[in-house]
Amino acid sequence: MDLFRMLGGGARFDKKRFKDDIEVFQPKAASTGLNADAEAALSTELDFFKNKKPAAKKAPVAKKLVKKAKSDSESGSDDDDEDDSGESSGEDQTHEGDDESQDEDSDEEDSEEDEQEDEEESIGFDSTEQLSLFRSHLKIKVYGTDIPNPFRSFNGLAKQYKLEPYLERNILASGFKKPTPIQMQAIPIILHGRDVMAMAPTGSGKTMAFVLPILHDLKGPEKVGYRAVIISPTRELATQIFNQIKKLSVGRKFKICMLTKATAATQGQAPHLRQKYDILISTPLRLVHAIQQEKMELGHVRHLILDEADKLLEQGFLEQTDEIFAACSHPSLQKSLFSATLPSGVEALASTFMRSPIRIVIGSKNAATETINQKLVYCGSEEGKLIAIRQLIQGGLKPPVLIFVQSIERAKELFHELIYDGIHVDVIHSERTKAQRDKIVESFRQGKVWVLIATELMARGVDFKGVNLVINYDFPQTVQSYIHRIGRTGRAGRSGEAVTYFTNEDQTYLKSIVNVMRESGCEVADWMLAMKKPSKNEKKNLRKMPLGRSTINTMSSYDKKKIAHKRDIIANSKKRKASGGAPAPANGTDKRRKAAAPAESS
Ligand SMILES: Nc1ncnc2c1ncn2[C@@H]1O[C@H](COP(=O)(O)OP(=O)(O)OP(=O)(O)O)[C@@H](O)[C@H]1O
Repeated sequence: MDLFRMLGGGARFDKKRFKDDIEVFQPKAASTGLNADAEAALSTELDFFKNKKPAAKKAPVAKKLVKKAKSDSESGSDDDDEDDSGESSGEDQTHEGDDESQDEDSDEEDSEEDEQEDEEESIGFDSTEQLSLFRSHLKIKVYGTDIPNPFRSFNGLAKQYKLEPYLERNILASGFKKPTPIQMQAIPIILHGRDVMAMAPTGSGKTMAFVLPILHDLKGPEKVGYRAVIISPTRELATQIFNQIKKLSVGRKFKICMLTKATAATQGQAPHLRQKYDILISTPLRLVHAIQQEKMELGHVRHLILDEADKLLEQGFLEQTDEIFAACSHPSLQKSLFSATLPSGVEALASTFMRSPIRIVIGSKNAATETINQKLVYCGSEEGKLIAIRQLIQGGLKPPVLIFVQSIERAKELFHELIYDGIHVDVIHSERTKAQRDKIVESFRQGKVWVLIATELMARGVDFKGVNLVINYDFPQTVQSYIHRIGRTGRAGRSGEAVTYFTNEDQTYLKSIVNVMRESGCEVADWMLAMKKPSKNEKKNLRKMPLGRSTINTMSSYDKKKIAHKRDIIANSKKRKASGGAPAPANGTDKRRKAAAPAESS
């Protein structure tokens, strides 16, 4: 079974099946950390997916919080931690202080419905002021010249751009009622043939923001060769995008190629015998190999999309990305970059190869999704982290839960610790086979696995819908990693929680995360805000190499020796039996044997 088809289905906890277990682990109280008013206010404010059921009339205090949340966030800096230098903006369309309309909205539930229906039908804006207010209300910031207007509803989009009817049908079938802000703004820009650099929170629907306009623009299958290429940093993400394109293109016989070893081999034939595809999805390395072996002809490509663009423009991927750009030689090649994080250095680099691009920022730049309640927990030392996680489990966990650690080794260690704690836990990392990974993810989705320990492999793009809690057991190496990791919860307008453990050693880097939390509207203690920022060098070093940490292990050396001794006795006795009763020669394996942790289950 395909791992990311399963992921696409989201993770749902099987409450019926595990109802007895739930009682043990049911949280004592809802633990978002925000008070109820604040939570209601914030989630309504950010509920652009309209998943939230209409609430009873808001208490005045909630209204105030809505205003405060808005003004806090709008007055906040647009820059990330690494972005103090400021940024050049051709044309900032954002206006502040348009809260009046929102207050009126919350008064009359019925009139809100009517307004929405009217809005669904309407195309365009009566005035630039109305347009600015619209963007400001949805926290859409745009920079550049001749920027196409956003659309307000899928209906409006269909009318204005004469959307292919099959696309309308597929949007409807997907159950998407309203476009998200990034979709509202990015789709028209791509449809107008402009280059775009788009930054929008995790789980805010960026994939459809580039898939929909490409499909519309390609119109139908043609036998000329690749016309759109989408690059993603991991095979897993590429597969997820492939599945989303398949879903959205039902009714048109587009030839879509997910570049794998097998599909690359079929492209090895003489050019005139090769299967002609319309859309190609690939990881950089695989595509570069195919280009170098002359299996790929990318001269007809009109759309080149980099998903998780900042990752693809980082050292390690940059050379490959560059080679792909060079191979896409069509003079009207249109380039689109998408990510939840685009550090200013990456943006500067990107603008050197883009043609008068339009920049979109949804919310604050390099901030986390606002529906995630973020917490920092001081644990002192590595032992303290283990104690903290055990307390969290005993205090009540609401599965599914994702735990991130910094290495494969540590993922295995933590797994060996938690497996005895009576929770359904598993571990996923790149050393596990594809079949094992498929099985684990399927179990996570079905609620058989409550807690999944993961490495950075699962940090970007993966669309688990129902994850309630993300725990950064190991402090992330970069702000970007933090934003993407915690972005596995709180997707598509849902609320979620993220807890980050830190020790004395991590404190140097704390301020970067504190800034993200503040930018995303979370409460942060004053002493944290007053902390020193890590220096450029410190950040650079951490990015290159994670902090050295002691082994995750609570077993005393006495217990370890006792278990090792027992094993030796058993092993010797087996050998004795096998050799017909003669005493087994003494062996020295006990010295070589690692701590007596059980072997990792598959
Ligand atoms: N208009 C919409 N209404 C409701 N749900 C939507 C809409 N558009 C996309 N979604 C859903 O939202 C979820 C998140 O979308 P997607 O994976 O594209 O997010 P993303 O912004 O790319 O996140 P990340 O930065 O983590 O990669 C998906 O399950 C998708 O089906």
